[in-house]
Amino acid sequence: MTLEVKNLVKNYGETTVLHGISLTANSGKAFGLLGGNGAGKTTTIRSILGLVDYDAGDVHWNGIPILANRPSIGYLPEERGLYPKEKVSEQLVYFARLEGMDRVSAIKAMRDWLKRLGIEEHEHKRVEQLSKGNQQKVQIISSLIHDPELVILDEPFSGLDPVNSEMLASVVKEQLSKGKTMIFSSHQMGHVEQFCEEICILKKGRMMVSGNLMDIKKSYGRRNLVLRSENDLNPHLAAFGFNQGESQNAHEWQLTLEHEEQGNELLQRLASQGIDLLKFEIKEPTLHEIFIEKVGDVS
Ligand SMILES: Nc1ncnc2c1ncn2[C@@H]1O[C@H](COP(=O)(O)OP(=O)(O)OP(=O)(O)O)[C@@H](O)[C@H]1O
Repeated sequence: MTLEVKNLVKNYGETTVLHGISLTANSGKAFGLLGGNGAGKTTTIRSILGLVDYDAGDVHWNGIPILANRPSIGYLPEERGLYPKEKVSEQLVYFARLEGMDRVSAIKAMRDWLKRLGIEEHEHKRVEQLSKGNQQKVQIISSLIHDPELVILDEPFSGLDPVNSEMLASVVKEQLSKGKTMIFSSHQMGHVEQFCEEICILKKGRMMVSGNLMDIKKSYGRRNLVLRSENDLNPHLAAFGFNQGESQNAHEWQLTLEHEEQGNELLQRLASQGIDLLKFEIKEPTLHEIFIEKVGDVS
């Protein structure tokens, strides 16, 4: 079960909004499609779904053009699409039936999902009577109820509190363990790091970074140093060439190293001066830091 997007180009009039986007998403894996506002994530997703006519490139499912070999798809769009006046139950069964489920299976799946997400008491309410977070859960159910092979989730965590985010995280992991192929678009890097082995960061329709997340991080080197000490490290750090403005608070300092060895040199120097350290940790950059470096701060 592989989704392969090759050199996708999309123009709106004179403006090119996708400049050759390529990605491969495999069964049981989530592919993280990242980028700031207007980067081209939704246009890429809509091209995969066949909702946008792209100007060049290919979208293949298991090696065959996706329009000729269409998998069942579960799509959670960024702009949510529920009917506010309709009952939760009617709407979910309707979506499931559209995807080819028979009525009995659709009702069973709808009840199982409502229970799974802890909103079974809302089955007979109109969507507009639900809180925003619970509406979001109904929308998530509508994209998964028919057990699709390809799952495309655009900002699935928006509007969910921490408890419900955890619940959705377990649903996402369960979907992946069932072998689903998943495209996951989000601004929330923590979630992307939790689920996605492969990522691509877009900026103005161009791929700034793409590949295996761990390889990408390794390529940046382990350059974040965190120190904790009850001593005042500022004079020692300044003597070593770090400016004092980098201290975080009275007892913890976060520094950016020029190279990994610089951390060990600093450690030896502090030890030779009798400075006790409560913490010395050299870390790879977070995805958030890589994102900011490539795209700029969008939070
Ligand atoms: N129908 C359209 N006509 C003209 N330009 C469009 C159209 N749809 C999208 N665009 C442009 O394409 C570019 C990419 O938009 P897209 O919605 O794919 O970005 P995005 O990464 O999903 O952004 P966001 O995170 O804000 O949703 C933007 O410059 C946008 O203005």
